[in-house]
Amino acid sequence: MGKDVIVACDFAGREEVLSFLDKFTEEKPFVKIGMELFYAAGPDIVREIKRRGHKIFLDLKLHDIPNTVKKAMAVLSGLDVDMTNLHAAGTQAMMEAAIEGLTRPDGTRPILIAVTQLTSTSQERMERDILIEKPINEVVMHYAETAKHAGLDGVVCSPLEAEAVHEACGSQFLTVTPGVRFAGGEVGDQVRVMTPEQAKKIGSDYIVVGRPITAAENPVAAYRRCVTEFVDE
Ligand SMILES: O=C(O)c1cc(=O)[nH]c(=O)n1[C@@H]1O[C@H](COP(=O)(O)O)[C@@H](O)[C@H]1O
Repeated sequence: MGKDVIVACDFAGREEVLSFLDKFTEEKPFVKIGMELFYAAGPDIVREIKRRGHKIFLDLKLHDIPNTVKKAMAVLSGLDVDMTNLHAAGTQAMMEAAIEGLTRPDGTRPILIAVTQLTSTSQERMERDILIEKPINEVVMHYAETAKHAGLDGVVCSPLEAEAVHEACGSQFLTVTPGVRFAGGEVGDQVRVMTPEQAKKIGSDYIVVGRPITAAENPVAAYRRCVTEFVDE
């Protein structure tokens, strides 16, 4: 695992996502299934996309009391996804419970990563709306260290923070980075952004790219541009 482009398939339902994936005749992108698609199409869409040969990041961002998260993770572990996530803000105890729930009887489990501060959050909003007054980098780093202590495999963060996370938590600790835009592209609701090329330079392990690919006139070409900028030597 590592150094791949994950396509955020934020679609309204089964038909939409499958017709999008049908465009990829030569490659099998790593697919992220998020809340919109999962709530619309349920666990069957996970199984169906997996059967088509894609790796899957199931992005449901769990955040609840430890027992609830543990039980929910036990259900998700049966879906055979490659990666899933939760909010680090749920605390170390919640993250430890999540690992317990996610681990199958044979000891295997999907990669588990923790969302730190969402890439749509600015310093100003964090201070005003959630009363966290530390510098955002410090907050991300603290969440990353807590996730590491809990035994998680990495974090979701902005590419802007990936280098510091690796310095603090080690190069094996994964940085999965959304908030990726082509140079000059529409930023939309993202705040902490970088290009695929910059994300590669600072050492992100995976970039998560949604609208720059899904809303592109030619999604396959946009995906290949991401791979060229981020993965290829
Ligand atoms: O966990 C995530 O994947 C995630 C965390 C985060 O901090 N920011 C973030 O944008 N995401 C997800 O990454 C994707 C980014 O999509 P685009 O903004 O369209 O490229 C969306 O599916 C978000 O739900």
